[in-house]
Amino acid sequence: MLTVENLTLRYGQSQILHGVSLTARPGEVTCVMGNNGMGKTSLLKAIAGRHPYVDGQITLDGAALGHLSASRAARAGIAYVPQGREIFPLMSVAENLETGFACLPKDARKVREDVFELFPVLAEMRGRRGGDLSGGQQQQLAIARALVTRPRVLLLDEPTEGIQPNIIAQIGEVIRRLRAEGEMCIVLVEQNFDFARGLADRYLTLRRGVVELDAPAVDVGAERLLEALSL
Ligand SMILES: Nc1ncnc2c1ncn2[C@@H]1O[C@H](COP(=O)(O)OP(=O)(O)OP(=O)(O)O)[C@@H](O)[C@H]1O
Repeated sequence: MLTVENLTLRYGQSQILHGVSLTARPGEVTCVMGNNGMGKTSLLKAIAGRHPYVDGQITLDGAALGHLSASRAARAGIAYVPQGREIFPLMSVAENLETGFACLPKDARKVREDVFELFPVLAEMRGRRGGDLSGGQQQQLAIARALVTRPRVLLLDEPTEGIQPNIIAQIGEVIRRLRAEGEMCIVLVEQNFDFARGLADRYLTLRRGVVELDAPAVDVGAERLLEALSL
């Protein structure tokens, strides 16, 4: 289980997160929602070791992680799929996937076939350049790259942004399959209301860096969620 307690984060003088706490359990999708600029990406970056936090604690399966660098967070089992995908356009699909396991020891560096089972299109396009893929395929590549280490925590930042509906459906199916395996804590930042509602086991909403709502999805109707997301 991933827990974040009382996290405070700043960019220079601006305080962005004000004591944010979150719990993400294995086999569940914890959906982080909020309008633009409320601090969702900053929260994921802090968990992934991409931006330092000032105060608070991040714990994975009871062990405090401390202030980790991005590579140490990856080694600890935290995988991050950034908003905007950040795949390498001039590298092949296979090479892009290989960048995902740079944090692992040499003998563990192999892309397992189950990644291609989740994303058959990537198997077909293994030798193609990342930049030749459609936006939706690049998003699938970014998720697959995060999965090559078999992480314990998967952080997804707006995976449906700018993606066509049939690929959104495929990404939803992959998240459901990963959840059904019951081992991964999935934290999904999402502004696509229907996609989030179809997947969330738990909601955490942010308003200007403060938690507005933190509850199991079964206890949160659409109206309550919309109210928590209103400006
Ligand atoms: N590198 C940075 N330097 C300074 N301010 C930043 C930086 N990154 C983000 N911010 C500011 O921090 C606040 C929270 O941004 P963040 O990206 O975490 O929000 P978000 O909820 O993910 O928004 P969005 O949905 O637009 O991605 C915003 O006011 C943003 O302008």
